[in-house]
Amino acid sequence: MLLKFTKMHGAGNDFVVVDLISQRCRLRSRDIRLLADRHFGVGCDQVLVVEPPGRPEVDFRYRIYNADGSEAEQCGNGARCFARFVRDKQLTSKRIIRVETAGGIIELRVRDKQQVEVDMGAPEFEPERIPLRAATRAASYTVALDGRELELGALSMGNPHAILRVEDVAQAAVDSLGPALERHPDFPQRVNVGFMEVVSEREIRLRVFERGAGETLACGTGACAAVVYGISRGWLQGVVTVHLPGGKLEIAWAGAGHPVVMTGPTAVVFEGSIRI
Ligand SMILES: N[C@H](CCC[C@H](N)C(=O)O)C(=O)O
Repeated sequence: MLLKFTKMHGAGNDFVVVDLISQRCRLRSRDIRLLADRHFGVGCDQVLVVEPPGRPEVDFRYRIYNADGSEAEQCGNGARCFARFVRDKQLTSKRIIRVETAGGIIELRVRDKQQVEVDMGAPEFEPERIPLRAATRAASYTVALDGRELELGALSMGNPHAILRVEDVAQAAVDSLGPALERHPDFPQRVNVGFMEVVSEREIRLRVFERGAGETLACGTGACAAVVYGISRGWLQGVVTVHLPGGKLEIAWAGAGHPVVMTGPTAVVFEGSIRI
């Protein structure tokens, strides 16, 4: 069949967005990998699928697939693009949109045509909720890798994140440590790996090696996880500007039990269709 899609990005984290409300189609893992393939397909970090609501308290269901075909529980940059997509396609005229994902319900607030604010829900810290193989919850964990011990933060934003503090993101060993930690046995469902440089109490630089996609130009849940870890360690406070290679995000967190609120850009690149 010929599948219509919209190519979008949020701070350079790019997506193929597919409306499966107006198009009746079942996407198999190999279709996802084709859509995401930058040579044989369209090319993206994640494929976002718009589905009808499965419960009365939400407006849509939103499924997220990494380029390797694996399904993820949450995607922050994708959530903002999702909000813009469903309004652009007249699937809703709401400016406050509630969406069910595999990681829980999130609320999208369309600020103006480009900027969207997302209530990402509260972070989870219990090891079994991340998941992380650790005896008890801790402010940071030590993970053994290639004969070294690495200190890192670990938490869930619906999806799992590990965060390492580094002196300079430009010098960070993202290409080697990223894949090694992504698949480290301490993270039974793999993990997204953030490398955070603290610029000031309200500003960080961040690079993220994403589970199932590799290093991306931005990671919304990764930005949330890094700020939560930085605030928890006393390095950051309040609303934090996160500078990523593809752009910047504003992340706010008022502490334990409170939701993380992310604000950032959205962009439509092109519309297309592909035979699958
Ligand atoms: N790779 C992530 C999903 C995409 C998250 C990221 N693109 C974001 O903006 O949050 C995972 O497997 O949990």
